[in-house]
Amino acid sequence: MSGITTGNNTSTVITNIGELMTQDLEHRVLKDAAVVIEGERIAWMGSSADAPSADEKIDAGGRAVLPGWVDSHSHLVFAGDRTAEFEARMAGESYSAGGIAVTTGATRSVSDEELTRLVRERVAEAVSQGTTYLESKTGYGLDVENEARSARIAAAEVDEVTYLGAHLVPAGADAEEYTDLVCGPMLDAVLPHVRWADVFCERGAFTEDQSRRVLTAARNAGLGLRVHGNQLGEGPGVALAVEFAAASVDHVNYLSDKDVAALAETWAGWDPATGAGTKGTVATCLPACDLSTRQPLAPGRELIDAGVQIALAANCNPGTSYTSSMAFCVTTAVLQMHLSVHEAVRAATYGGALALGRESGNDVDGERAVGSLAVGHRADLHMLKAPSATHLAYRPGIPLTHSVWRAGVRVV
Ligand SMILES: N=CN[C@@H](CCC(=O)O)C(=O)O
Ligand SMILES: [Zn+2]
Repeated sequence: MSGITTGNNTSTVITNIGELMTQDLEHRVLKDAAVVIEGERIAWMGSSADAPSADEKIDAGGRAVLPGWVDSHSHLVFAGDRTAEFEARMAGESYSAGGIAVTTGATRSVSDEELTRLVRERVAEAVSQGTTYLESKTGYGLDVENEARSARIAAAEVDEVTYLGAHLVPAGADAEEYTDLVCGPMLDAVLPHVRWADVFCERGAFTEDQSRRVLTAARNAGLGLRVHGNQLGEGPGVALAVEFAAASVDHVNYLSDKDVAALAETWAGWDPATGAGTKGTVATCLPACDLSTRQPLAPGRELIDAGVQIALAANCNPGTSYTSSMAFCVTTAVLQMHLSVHEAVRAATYGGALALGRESGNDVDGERAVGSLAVGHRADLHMLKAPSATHLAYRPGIPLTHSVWRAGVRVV
């Protein structure tokens, strides 16, 4: 993320933490706790009474501390907004993929500098609410030049970039020819900037066959895979994500019993107590989007009960979910999706890290684990203006972020 320096060498001890929700593999919730940050990593965690000294000492005053949010699904590279479409929807219109074209027009019309400024502003908004690790997709360029530009700008501003040339077939284009472009020259142009590829597999967007072509080309290019699936109705998105061993399938509003079973099966060889074994496909639920599009909330409770690992993400974009508030998603997941506070916070931290392959310290770039608090993990901390994480649901709508550390640096 821009404007944040990582890797200082000083140490900080935060004492008198009322509740430290670690979201580590043991699901520890420590009372009267302390954390020591050294450089960009967590160096020590334990009882406040036993805390070692450090260069800087901060008294949390009994407040709760949790991992920074890991927002694994957003579309931040855009210009303009879609207020009129939102108003029409609130008056009874249904959401359809076609609105993406409006944002594509607005996005193409602004300069690189303006687009960068807009993305930076959105990243800052997310960080100010406790987000410390952020993914963004492309997908409002939809030609080679503008998709490459979106990928380049995103790569400079966020932690993870996903290529979403397969977001909508642009007006006037032939769907098969456009899919060829997405799988060929457009993919080549974005490749230096992205780690993931995604496809909007939905009626009005890309068919099963077209989606399969996109996923195959992206996999052959060495990208990790994600799928927008089952947002507007039952369809092939989840099955495709499972077939391609995608890291995540996102939206998942309309699931058949077969879809839930197939997702659960992907996790059968993974041990949640140790994180060992073969990871499956995370189901990423986007409750702010579900409310804004008046879709049924994704069945997060059912998925967890079936053994599926889920993530919660804000899906910030101008069409379906114009918010970067992970706290709002957690609140909704508890109040409306029947997750416990611990489960909802886990899905918005550890779950997002799982969906992005950043839950382990042994990742390809050698970065430290994000989304959970343990010695050696990246010091991404979110202190609340509250004594426990329960207040996120108990006090809906109240801005509860007190302070935020990202990679050991205090950013809020
Ligand atoms: N569903 C597809 N893509 C976005 C919305 C895009 C738009 O309408 O601008 C989403 O994740 O909700
Ligand atoms: Zn999306």
